[in-house]
Amino acid sequence: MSSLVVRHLSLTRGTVSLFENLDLALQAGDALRVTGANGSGKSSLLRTLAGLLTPTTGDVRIDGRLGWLGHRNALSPRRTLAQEFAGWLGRPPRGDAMGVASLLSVPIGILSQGQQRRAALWLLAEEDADIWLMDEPGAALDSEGRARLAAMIQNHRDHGGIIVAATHGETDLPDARTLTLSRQAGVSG
Ligand SMILES: Nc1ncnc2c1ncn2[C@@H]1O[C@H](COP(=O)(O)OP(=O)(O)OP(=O)(O)O)[C@@H](O)[C@H]1O
Repeated sequence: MSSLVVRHLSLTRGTVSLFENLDLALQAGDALRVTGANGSGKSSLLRTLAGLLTPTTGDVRIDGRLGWLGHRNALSPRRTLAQEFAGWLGRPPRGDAMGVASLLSVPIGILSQGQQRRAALWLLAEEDADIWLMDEPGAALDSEGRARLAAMIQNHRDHGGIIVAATHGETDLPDARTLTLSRQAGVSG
């Protein structure tokens, strides 16, 4: 069973305290929506959970494998999606979670922003990760893409996965808890 537990987590960047003494406990199937204004610290929190930033206080305990979807897609523009799958997973995709299987042989650099976002989400769906840390997962997606994203997230949760998604509200996360960052963070729901 995967879990993500955060205790007394604080982060200061530069001279600004983004969050202080944050406590969280997410178990299999849970989802957390992280909201807040531009610059409030959503990406910084995700990066701290991923171990990419060192917190000022507190700790993050992860049981399970992390999957990361950053603000940027981290796909190589000169490679095709098929090459990207071979490079990251060592195998072709098994499904078509985001509806872009017809684009496997196209160089990623000539795909549209929405197609690239779909491709990055598809790679995440195909990875064997338990805890998805997602920064603006719905960015650049059309309504069909957002519906696919919602189904992908629900499927992950139904199989015991955990979701932490920074979002301005465009991502459908039913029954998720909400953490609103305002430099004085608190969890509701
Ligand atoms: N390397 C850094 N050093 C100091 N401050 C930083 C650094 N990187 C980011 N910040 C600051 O941390 C704050 C939070 O940034 P962050 O990217 O986490 O916000 P966000 O809530 O994800 O914003 P957005 O909604 O615009 O994506 C911002 O004020 C930003 O300028």
